[in-house]
Amino acid sequence: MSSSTVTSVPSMEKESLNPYEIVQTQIDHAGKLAGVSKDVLDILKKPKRVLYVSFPVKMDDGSIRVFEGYRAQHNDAMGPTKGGIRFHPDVNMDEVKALAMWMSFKCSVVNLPYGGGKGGVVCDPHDFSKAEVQRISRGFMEAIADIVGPEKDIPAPDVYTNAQVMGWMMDTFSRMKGHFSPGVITGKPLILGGSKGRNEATARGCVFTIEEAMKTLKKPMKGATVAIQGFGNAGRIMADLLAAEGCKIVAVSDSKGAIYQPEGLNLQQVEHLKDTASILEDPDSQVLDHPEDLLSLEVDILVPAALENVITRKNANDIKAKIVAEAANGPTTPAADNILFKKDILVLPDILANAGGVIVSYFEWVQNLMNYYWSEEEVNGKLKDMMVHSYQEVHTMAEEHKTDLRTAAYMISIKRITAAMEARGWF
Ligand SMILES: NC(=O)C1=CN([C@@H]2O[C@H](COP(=O)(O)OP(=O)(O)OC[C@H]3O[C@@H](n4cnc5c(N)ncnc54)[C@H](O)[C@@H]3O)[C@@H](O)[C@H]2O)C=CC1
Ligand SMILES: O=C(O)CCC(=O)C(=O)O
Repeated sequence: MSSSTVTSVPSMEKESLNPYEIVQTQIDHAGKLAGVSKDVLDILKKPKRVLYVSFPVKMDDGSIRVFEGYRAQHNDAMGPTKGGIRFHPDVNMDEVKALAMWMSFKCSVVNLPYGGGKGGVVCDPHDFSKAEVQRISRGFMEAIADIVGPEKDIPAPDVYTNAQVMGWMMDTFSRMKGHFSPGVITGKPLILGGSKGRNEATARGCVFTIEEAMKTLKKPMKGATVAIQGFGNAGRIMADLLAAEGCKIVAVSDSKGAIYQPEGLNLQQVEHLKDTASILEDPDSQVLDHPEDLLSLEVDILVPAALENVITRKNANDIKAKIVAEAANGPTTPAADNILFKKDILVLPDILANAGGVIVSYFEWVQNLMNYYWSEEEVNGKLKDMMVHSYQEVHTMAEEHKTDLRTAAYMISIKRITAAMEARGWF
């Protein structure tokens, strides 16, 4: 993966921050290297279906508010579509389309029998009571119920949704169908057919890829310094798991700001503050004046674990980490990818690095269909096997083509989806 022969994703002339355009650039670049024809790439560059919905929700004060949302299904050549549901004020159709497309390539690169889907509701759940969030969750599921189902499209948690939201959605779908249907959604509470290990799976999978990458770079995990942007399901659990491996977590951030302690954060204290007040009140660390400065700290491992487009042409040159592990979807633009590749910074691409979540979602779905449940050891063991194997396949492809890991991951996944489409007679 030396940068001497540069075959990483080409930067667009004017940097686009539209995730839909970004994923199309990624497909073109890797598809061409993989020898896939333009006609076939054109199939992959558009989602098969996007459903726009609006639905009324009664608020606690008796007023009615209309919410808007989307469910995109990209490509179902390999199996039913799969991917999370996000509740966020910035949700929009192009973002949901891109997230669905990234899901297809993610499922394919780790060899799951799924295509990609993604959904979102334009809202900030922090603005609402628990009862209102429950009604929004049920309203959205009711609105998309026709196009989802255990054999069609299986949602899961994403930004600002969680197991409880999945539980409400599963209940709504089951009531509509007249029978208990746990396989319609994953990331559910354990009592409703959730899988052991799903809550930690995205973080755990990402840590497995970091361990493999550190072996590649011949660097020890013990003592490695880490900065994490985003302190939710992915970022917070990664902090714990990496600390358990002996890494030193020196900075974390959330939507309110970033904190830094070069000697290592007191994670227990920071987590307590996250749950009760704000991480910015941590007495033992410094609040960064500009939270985005977390990205350019002198650390071994940088983990973007929040939203898209945080490493761009503007700040890529400032990144000092040796490894960027993309727990988030789409944190790095193609222009930034190019810069990081030239700087010999190893980027563990989202479609590989954060695939642990959907892998254990797949295990959850399989357990739901069998109605037979596995131990946490079994789940984590199978997750590790799949993550390590996928990392090695991607790494080998990157070495063979002297390219970056993202391009290599896309090459593998595009070839697989193309083979499935061909076998089905789509072209
Ligand atoms: N939950 C899952 O299973 C998976 C999540 N992902 C991706 O991981 C990323 C994070 O998702 P989750 O952890 O599930 O969401 P979450 O809702 O649990 O946590 C999101 C975190 O990001 C923080 N955040 C929001 N805006 C921020 C900003 N501007 N700067 C810094 N932090 C900010 C929030 O405060 C929160 O701590 C997303 O890109 C998501 O698509 C990827 C694969 C699976
Ligand atoms: O668990 C899943 O099905 C999908 C999780 C997700 O949305 C993602 O990997 O981005």
